[in-house]
Amino acid sequence: MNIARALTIAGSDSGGGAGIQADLKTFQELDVFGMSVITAVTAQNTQEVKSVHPVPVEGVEEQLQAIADDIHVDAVKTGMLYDEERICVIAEQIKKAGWKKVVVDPVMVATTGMSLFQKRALSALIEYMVPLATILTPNIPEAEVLTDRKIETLDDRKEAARQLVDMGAKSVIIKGGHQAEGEHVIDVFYDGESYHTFERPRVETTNTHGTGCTFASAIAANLAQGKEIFQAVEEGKAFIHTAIEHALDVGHGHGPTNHAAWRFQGK
Ligand SMILES: Nc1ncnc2c1ncn2[C@@H]1O[C@H](COP(=O)(O)OP(=O)(O)OP(=O)(O)O)[C@@H](O)[C@H]1O
Ligand SMILES: Cc1ncc(COP(=O)(O)O)c(N)n1
Repeated sequence: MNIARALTIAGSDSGGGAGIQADLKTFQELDVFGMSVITAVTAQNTQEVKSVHPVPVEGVEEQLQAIADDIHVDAVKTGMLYDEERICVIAEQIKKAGWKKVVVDPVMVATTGMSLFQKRALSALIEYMVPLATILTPNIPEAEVLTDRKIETLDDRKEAARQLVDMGAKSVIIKGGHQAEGEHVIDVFYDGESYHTFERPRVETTNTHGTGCTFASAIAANLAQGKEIFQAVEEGKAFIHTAIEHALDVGHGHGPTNHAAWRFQGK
């Protein structure tokens, strides 16, 4: 049996809600064969990130090479890349292997507050990863850091999206989970030609651990299956919204989204 294949390059979340664990669960739910390259191991739960242990750069390189040597990759999703050294090795391998469909989720800070990204790696992220992005998926604070501008209004978000496309991303979605107020969450998509806003009622929940990872992975899974970027985002948005609507009371802090909710929808 043939199956679409997606690769996540990200950090491990021992709590199971974000990072590699969220990505592989999402791939599986969307009938895509999932592979992983682990950049860092975090000791993490729904309340805090206790520690971060980066995987040695050679280890990251060897994981990438092992996959490239043997397995065709239809789409890649990147998450926590941690630092400049790892970013360079990863960007190089993506180019060398000719992996063309790349979802870049520029993970910087965990929902629970700890930094997952070394600030001095910002220029490497901009120089090496942004131009590889079929789609870049920052939340509002990440888009502010990447564009070095304050984002308050919807127009600010559109301007930032345009700036990120000018910086080399083929398309961008600036996610609205962190917007200050409003009954609706609004994500702004821009592909260099036109804007589209994805608007949904805000789900009243604190169980939002891993929303960004799950959304980006759903987009990657859809791209792996051959869908065009807009359809991949539209269906990814439906997947993450359902997962948040049915988010799980696991742990004592920010619980995870429900990756399986999509499967049970309407049943
Ligand atoms: N309370 C909510 N209700 C409905 N949708 C939400 C809610 N919070 C986040 N989302 C949606 O979830 C997706 C991820 O957005 P968010 O801004 O939370 O990303 P993120 O900050 O990168 O996520 P993470 O929590 O993994 O860091 C977006 O499509 C956003 O609109
Ligand atoms: C390994 C890893 N990758 C990404 C996130 C971001 O997810 P969130 O912002 O929901 O904590 C995380 N917490 N851990």
